Amino acid sequence: MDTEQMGADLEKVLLTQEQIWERLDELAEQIWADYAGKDLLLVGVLKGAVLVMADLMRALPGSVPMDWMAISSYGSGTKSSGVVRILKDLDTDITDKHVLIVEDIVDSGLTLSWIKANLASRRAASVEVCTLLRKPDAAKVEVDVKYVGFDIPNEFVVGYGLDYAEQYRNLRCVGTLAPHVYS
Ligand SMILES: O=P(O)(O)OC[C@H]1O[C@H](OP(=O)(O)OP(=O)(O)O)[C@H](O)[C@@H]1O
Ligand code: HPA
Ligand SMILES: [Mg+2]
Repeated sequence: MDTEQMGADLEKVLLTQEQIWERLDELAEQIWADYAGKDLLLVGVLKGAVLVMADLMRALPGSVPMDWMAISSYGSGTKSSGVVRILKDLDTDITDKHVLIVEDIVDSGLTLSWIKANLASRRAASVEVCTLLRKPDAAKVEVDVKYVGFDIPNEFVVGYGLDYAEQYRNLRCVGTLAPHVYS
């Protein structure tokens, strides 16, 4: 699928690359101030958070380590199964570390509530969350999220790391897909 086809499959653009970068710059500034003097570790959730991590960490005005977890809950569909499997665990011991989970989206909240509980049980000093997107109307469980880029409507979105059947992650914007894509 070429870039032109990806663009043609979009129904509407919710967020442009510029809007995303501008918001990540603001969040980075806030995060840097909040964690001043603390042992911060960024923990990305594969694969969707790859682009948020890359841009958020480059917006931070100093060095910060990162680690990754891979967790599967969606498979190739558009609805959460609620099933969480660890596909790749952290390389780092997070005891006494201030962990900031970096996510692309909080939808039902099931994935994040599971990850937060899992990381907190490892005796981290703190576990907070930064997500680019959140769907308030889709929440099945309440999860406390400290840093939110944008609250969006309860629609399936793709781009900027978010996939539909593993496609569209490399779209630079965030948008919804046209009906013909699903049929
Ligand atoms: O709030 P929830 O309803 O749990 O949904 C959010 C999660 O779903 C997506 O991951 P997915 O399982 O699709 O994996 P991916 O990042 O590899 O696409 C997304 O990246 C979040 O991790
Ligand atoms: O809206 C979404 N799009 C893509 N992946 C997702 N994972 C949870 N919600 C979404
Ligand atoms: Mg996915």
